[in-house]
Order: sequence, then structure tokens, then C-alpha cells
Amino acid sequence: MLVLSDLVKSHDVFELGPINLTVEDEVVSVLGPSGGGKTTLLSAIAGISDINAGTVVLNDADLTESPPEKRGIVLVFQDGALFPHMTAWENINYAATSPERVDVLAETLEITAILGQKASTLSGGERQRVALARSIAADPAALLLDEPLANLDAPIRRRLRHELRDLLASLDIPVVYVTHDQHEASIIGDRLAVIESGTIHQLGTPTEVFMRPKTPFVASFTGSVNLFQARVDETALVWGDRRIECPAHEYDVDQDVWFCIRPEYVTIADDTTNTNVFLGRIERRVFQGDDYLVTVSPDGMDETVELKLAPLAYNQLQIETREQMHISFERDAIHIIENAPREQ
Ligand SMILES: Nc1ncnc2c1ncn2[C@@H]1O[C@H](COP(=O)(O)OP(=O)(O)OP(=O)(O)O)[C@@H](O)[C@H]1O
Repeated sequence: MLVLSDLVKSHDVFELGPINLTVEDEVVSVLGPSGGGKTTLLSAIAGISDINAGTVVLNDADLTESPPEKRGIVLVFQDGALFPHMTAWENINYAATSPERVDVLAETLEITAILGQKASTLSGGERQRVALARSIAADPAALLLDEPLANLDAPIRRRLRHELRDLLASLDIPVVYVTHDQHEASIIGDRLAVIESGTIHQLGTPTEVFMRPKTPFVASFTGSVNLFQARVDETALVWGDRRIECPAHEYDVDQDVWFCIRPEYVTIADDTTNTNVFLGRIERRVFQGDDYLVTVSPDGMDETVELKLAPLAYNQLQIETREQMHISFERDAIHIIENAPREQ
């Protein structure tokens, strides 16, 4: 178990922390925007840079004062530094506990074919995977990974996410996995920490973080782009001149709140007598590769609502820009975030 307590690391104008985080023998994905402090966090845990305050404890041993090489923690950076004159196999085997493990890892990470190649001749994506295999083969007590799939193209990246999830879970050690890809973070992590401006906004299972974000930042960063201000009344939320039915909550009547609903849970309504159905005008429709993102502005409001449609549904509906259609908010997918400032 890796326990970070009140960890603070300051750069010139940036401060990480105080971070309090316990990573059991599990994978915690750290998700956040560029400059949010993800790499700073990994470097602080690994002891590569001195911290300003707090402690790092691994399996009951206080490592705060230990040099990086004495921590038993392996950190793999994005560029995956290797010995250039050695082959990929030699690099992986360098610190490996058994040569058989090298071959098994190479197969999982799809690098068997390049094992005999000198590291200096490998592509960026191959180098990353060799560095990843080397770090796992060394049998670390904890593993810190900084965007290990960043240099790969989409198909192999999609495949490896699942392979890597199983591989990391099988290690039974604390793993911290940094990424700014929300899909990767949720596939690979048992839990997910969202970090921004050096602060952990939320820590929870991927489902909790995606479906019940605690702050507007977490909502928007994890793709819940439909984020609106409303007022609580006895039975619903009042949003402009509309009433939105929502699940039970702890907020008081007359409070101003944010609520969000993911675009996957906004649907085209054919039965206009249902609750949470609004008429709106189609502003935009964009094919995103997997699905269509349709932007609708509800009548009489300045705000826009985004919904996702599978290609089949999209084709059947023959959606045309500037046309009107009814959309519906799935009641149980509505999530209230927190008090919002009252508009003057
Ligand atoms: N050695 C340093 N000296 C001064 N500022 C630094 C140093 N290292 C990082 N920073 C600053 O700290 C902030 C956090 O950087 P960090 O590399 O941790 O972010 P990140 O979340 O890993 O970003 P990315 O996703 O782009 O890698 C940034 O504003 C960065 O400019």
C-alpha cells in the first residue's frame, strides 16, 4: 500500500498539494489537463524531486528521506529512457527477475518482433512499450506510469489498454497511471483521481467520477458537457422556464445549483407527454468517428444541449440543421453537483 500524506511540492509559480492519497494494491489512474501536476506528483512519489512537506510511505516503510534508487518504486516517463546500444530484449532483461518473464511481457505488449533490435533504432511507440516491459519485469514494489501509451496510434492503443489493464491488475502492487485520456483512465484504473491546478478534485471509481462528478471541472473534463445552472424547488429543478425532474438529492428548496447530464443520456423524444421533454432547434451535427454529436438549443434559451446518437439512429431520424425536434433528459442520469453562485 502506498500512502501519501499532506504531500506538497512547489515549483516557481505552481504548487502541488497538499495531496492525501492511499493507493492499495490497485491501479489508480490520474487524469488531468496539461500542466495540472500529474508528472510533478509522480516525481514526488519516486523521490526524483525533493518535496516541500508531507510523507511517502510504502508498505509501512517511510520513504520520504530515501533516495529514488532505494525506494523500490519504478517510474516510467513518457519518453521511456533506454540503453541505446542494447537490444530491446537486453533492455528488458537488464533488471528482470527471470528471462521467461521478458518473453511473456513482450508478447502481451506486442513487441516480440522487435526484441532483437537495438533500442536506438526503435520508434517512439516501441520504445515506450520496451520501457514499460522493463519496468514490470524488474518486479517493483510500486509502479508509476506517465502516459505509457501516448505515442501509439489509435488501433494498437485501444487493444493495449485492455491488455495493460489485465497485466497491471495481475501485479498486485500499487500502480499510479497518469494520462489525460478519459477513456484510458477509466478502462485501466480501479479508481480514478482527477487532478487540476495541483489539487485532486475527486477520487472514486470511474463510474462515480463519470456519473457523479463533484465539481463543474470534473464534469466538463470527463465529457459531461451539458452543465447548467438551475434552482431547486419542491419537486424539481427550475432551469430557465422549464422544470426538470431529477432523482432525490440533499439540496434545499430555493438553492442555486449546477446540474449535469452526459450527452449519452439525452435522447430524441417521440412521446412529448413524458417529463423532461423539450422542443429545440438543431444547431449542429458532427460525425465523430463512432457516433454523431448533435447540438440543440432549447426554445427560448441561450444555452445549448449536446446529445450523442449512434449512426443507425442518426440515419433513421434524418436530422437536419435548423429543424426542430423534441429532446428528453433521462431523469435518473441528471446529477446535481454543488451550489452555484446566484446570478445578479
Ligand atoms: N522544474 C520545474 N520548474 C518550474 N516549474 C515546473 C517544473 N516542473 C513543472 N513545472 C510546472 O508545474 C506545473 C505542472 O507540471 P506537470 O509537468 O506536473 O504537469 P502535467 O499534469 O504532468 O502536464 P502534462 O500533461 O503536460 O505532462 C506546470 O505549470 C509546469 O510548468
